[in-house]
Amino acid sequence: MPESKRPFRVIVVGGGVVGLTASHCLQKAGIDHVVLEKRAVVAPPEGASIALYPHGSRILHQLGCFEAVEKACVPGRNWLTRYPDGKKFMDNGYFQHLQENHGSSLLVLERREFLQIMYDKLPDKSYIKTSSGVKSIKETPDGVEVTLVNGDVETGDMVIGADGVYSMVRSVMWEQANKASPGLITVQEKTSIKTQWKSLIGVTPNIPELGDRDVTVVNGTGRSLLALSQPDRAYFFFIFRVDEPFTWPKRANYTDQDAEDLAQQFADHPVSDTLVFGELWKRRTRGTLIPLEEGVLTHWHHGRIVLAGDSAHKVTPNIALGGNSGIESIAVLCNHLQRLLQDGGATANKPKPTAAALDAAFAAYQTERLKRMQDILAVSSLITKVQAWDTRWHRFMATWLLPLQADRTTADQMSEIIRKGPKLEFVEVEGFRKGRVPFDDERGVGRGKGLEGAAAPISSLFLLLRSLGALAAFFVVWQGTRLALAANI
Ligand SMILES: Cc1cc2nc3c(=O)[nH]c(=O)nc-3n(C[C@H](O)[C@H](O)[C@H](O)COP(=O)(O)OP(=O)(O)OC[C@H]3O[C@@H](n4cnc5c(N)ncnc54)[C@H](O)[C@@H]3O)c2cc1C
Repeated sequence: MPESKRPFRVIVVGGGVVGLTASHCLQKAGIDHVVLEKRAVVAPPEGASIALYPHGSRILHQLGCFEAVEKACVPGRNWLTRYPDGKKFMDNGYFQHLQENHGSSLLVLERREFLQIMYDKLPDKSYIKTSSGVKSIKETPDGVEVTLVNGDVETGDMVIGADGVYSMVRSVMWEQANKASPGLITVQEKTSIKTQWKSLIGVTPNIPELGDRDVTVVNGTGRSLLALSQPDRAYFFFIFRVDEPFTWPKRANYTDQDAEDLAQQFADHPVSDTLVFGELWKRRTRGTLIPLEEGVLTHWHHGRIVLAGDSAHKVTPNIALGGNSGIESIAVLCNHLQRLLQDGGATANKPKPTAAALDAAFAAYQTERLKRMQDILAVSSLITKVQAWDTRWHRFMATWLLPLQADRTTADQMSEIIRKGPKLEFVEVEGFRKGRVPFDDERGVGRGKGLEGAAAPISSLFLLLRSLGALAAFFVVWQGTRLALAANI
């Protein structure tokens, strides 16, 4: 097709969580695209679980995928927190409270199964090209040329980098940005993707001690262990501080032997009062050691390239917000693209948006997302540290402040994040569950806000103040009771 007659076309690099969600959104928006995935299959047998919160689920509902995701798992029940010796010290109704707040709770399913559902539910699968690793990207005066490892060339009008935390699209973008505006992408930004943690992750057949739908979090000094059970299997994440933190472009390539050695070293680490980690590891059907990177970039776009998902914002997995955030980001980006192209710009007959209009849409997307992702990074990072008793202060928070919170407080704090989640603005949302906490857009609150707002966000200071309040109330009641007893009232 001659260049001028080609409709506006998006090239998505990466067919993971964000790439597949991108195809759903772009198909709904009627925008031509191709998703280029380097692997031979979209759902390889890798990773462990993915947990979806109601704000991610709401977008999946808009895309027609929520029902299948919900069917693939059973709702969670207990959230148990244990000391390093396996003794339980907290048990809260997190799942139940989330359910009450939002009408749906946290859904835990195998990551591979989630990716397969996202693929199976695509209205048109011909947009997805597997075995299509991208080698290079060139911006031309009126578009982009993307060259694959196999020599094929894809042309389009823009590139979405949905190629994960070690994104090659981002490297190309940085190079082009610094060429066009020397000094724009600084060393500080490039090295803001840090690795401070690593994790043994895996899947085992169900182990009765872990329940059939529960989350177990074992605290430790410099480590934490998370196990998520379902009736037929359990997923585990044994998270450790790395000896020497490092930043991009260094990348840890752990071997099977590294995983085995670490697992053996901590084989006797309790998971409950009757189970040790070695028993999980021995029964695993899959297990590996991976680095856990974290960081949020300050530049998410340049020229005709824009980033979404782990390529722009990466968080630790302790509160399961990484994938949910990627789904949010791609939904917001597609909202801006749909708005830009709605007057016929997506068709071959109308003039395409100018580079400046595209740049403005990308900038609006970044503005809408940046603060929220910085806040989510801070919360994820804090919880990772609290669960691993990273310092005495984190240990105090884990063992004194959090247990003093009311049973539903943790869920209510998470609801502060959930209610600010975006939706696709050009797709019907009717029929999604509702709970006692409406989404901000249902209350007419504007887009682009961070976690600050009417209710309290999660932070060290907030936890301290709330817990000091609880201590003060306890002291007043205790003194009152003592005085009343003394006075024989
Ligand atoms: C242990 C662990 C547990 C997690 N648990 C949760 C959870 O419970 N809930 C949650 O919300 N999030 C969770 N996350 C985070 C979540 O998995 C990620 O945030 C999410 O997968 C990011 O999606 P993405 O599409 O941006 O990147 P990825 O899923 O990494 O996908 C990138 C894709 O790009 C492809 N690719 C890379 N380079 C190229 C190239 N040059 N050409 C073509 N294709 C390329 C890759 O093959 C891959 O398929 C977890 C993460 C980890 C590590």
